Amino acid sequence: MTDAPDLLIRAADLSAAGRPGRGDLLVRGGRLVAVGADAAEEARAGAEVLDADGLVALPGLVDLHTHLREPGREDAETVFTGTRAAAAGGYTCVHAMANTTPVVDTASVVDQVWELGREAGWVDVRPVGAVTEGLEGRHLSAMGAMARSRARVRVFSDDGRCVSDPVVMRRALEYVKAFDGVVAQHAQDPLLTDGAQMNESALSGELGLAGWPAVAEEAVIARDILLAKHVGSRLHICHVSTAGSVDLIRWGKAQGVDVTAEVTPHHLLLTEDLASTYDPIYKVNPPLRTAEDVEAVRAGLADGTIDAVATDHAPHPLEDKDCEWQAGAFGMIGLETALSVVIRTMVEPGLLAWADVARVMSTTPARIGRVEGLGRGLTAGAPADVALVDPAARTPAGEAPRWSRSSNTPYEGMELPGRVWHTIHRGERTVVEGAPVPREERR
Ligand SMILES: NC(=O)N[C@@H](CC(=O)O)C(=O)O
Ligand SMILES: [Zn+2]
Ligand SMILES: [Zn+2]
Repeated sequence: MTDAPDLLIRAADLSAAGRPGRGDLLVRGGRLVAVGADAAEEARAGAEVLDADGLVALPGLVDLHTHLREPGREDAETVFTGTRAAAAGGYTCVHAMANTTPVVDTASVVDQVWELGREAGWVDVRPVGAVTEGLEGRHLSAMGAMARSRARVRVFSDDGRCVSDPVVMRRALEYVKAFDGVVAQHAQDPLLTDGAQMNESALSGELGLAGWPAVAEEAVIARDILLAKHVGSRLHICHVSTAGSVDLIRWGKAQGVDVTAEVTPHHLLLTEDLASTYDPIYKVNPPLRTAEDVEAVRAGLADGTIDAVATDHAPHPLEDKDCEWQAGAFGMIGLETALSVVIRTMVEPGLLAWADVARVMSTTPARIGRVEGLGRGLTAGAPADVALVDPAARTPAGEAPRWSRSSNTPYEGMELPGRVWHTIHRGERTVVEGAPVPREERR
């Protein structure tokens, strides 16, 4: 690695690194060795030069919530295809959710997923460990063994299911303290959402679809904040979708509870109205909510109540989406479009600056996941994980994400701003001019 030529990224917008104006990034041996106006002077002879004029440099994006589907549903996604899509979206690290077949509830499945990620070579894959055996909500999984594995699991979640038994949740919160882990809760009371199909509202009544009330999410969040406070542990809330949830998390933080939260791109942009198409491409868990909820999650992300944007990339094969609403699977893909949706919903309206985007999509998720070595952003000495984005580019309506194995995107036909032009992972150019480059073809 160290005898590879330097990579000099020239004239990038470095505002996300806290430096106004343009400057250079020098990459050597998988690390950033210099950042700023005089970085070029340190480049060795023979350096490869990447002209980044007009591009914004962001630290490689870190996703806290990705469904890679392998093992078990390789027809929907594999570690290879999902992480390739991640690289195309500017990501250099993803947390792979545990709801696979088999479930990631032992160190050996953790190792398998981690190894597949290494072999694929697109991003760092950090397996999430299940909280309970088989995601069944009854007995705690071997969390300690997963934490001690090579993959050093720190995030534990039964995502797809809620840890609804308060005693089990309490024990999980107590257990993860031993290794500085965090329980990431899919907050959804199963009894209040039995058979639910969309947000509960006047519209769900009109459409004749069983409603999913906001209180089913909020009641679990309130309970878990109180439990986290009681046992003094770390709690993370997955895919926050309601105004009431944002209020509860704001309250929890004000009480000094160590609670963090994420919002998905789709909950920042889309509303329940899309259910009236009866097209299950818009069917997702938690459901798309109202315009007031969208406004509240945007405000929560802007004021720091919500800490991170996480994709909840949830690939499903065509047959699970090309059907009537009731029969459709919950979930939508999102790795390739996440940054564009954040630009559209947060940057363009002036709610977040580029430095904030770096915070909510890279450094803070890295810290929540306790990713070793990451979380420092674009600073000298940090791993050379970089995304270079053209904020002026528009993804033409009709151009769909291409690099996932599944195509269940809700954004087809929408023109979105911003384009990831280059991704660099540990100094390797994983995406060049918008196209992922397989490892064997990299220079
Ligand atoms: N978000 C979804 O609608 N679906 C996810 C599960 C989840 O995140 O709850 C999936 O695994 O498909
Ligand atoms: Zn979930
Ligand atoms: Zn999920």
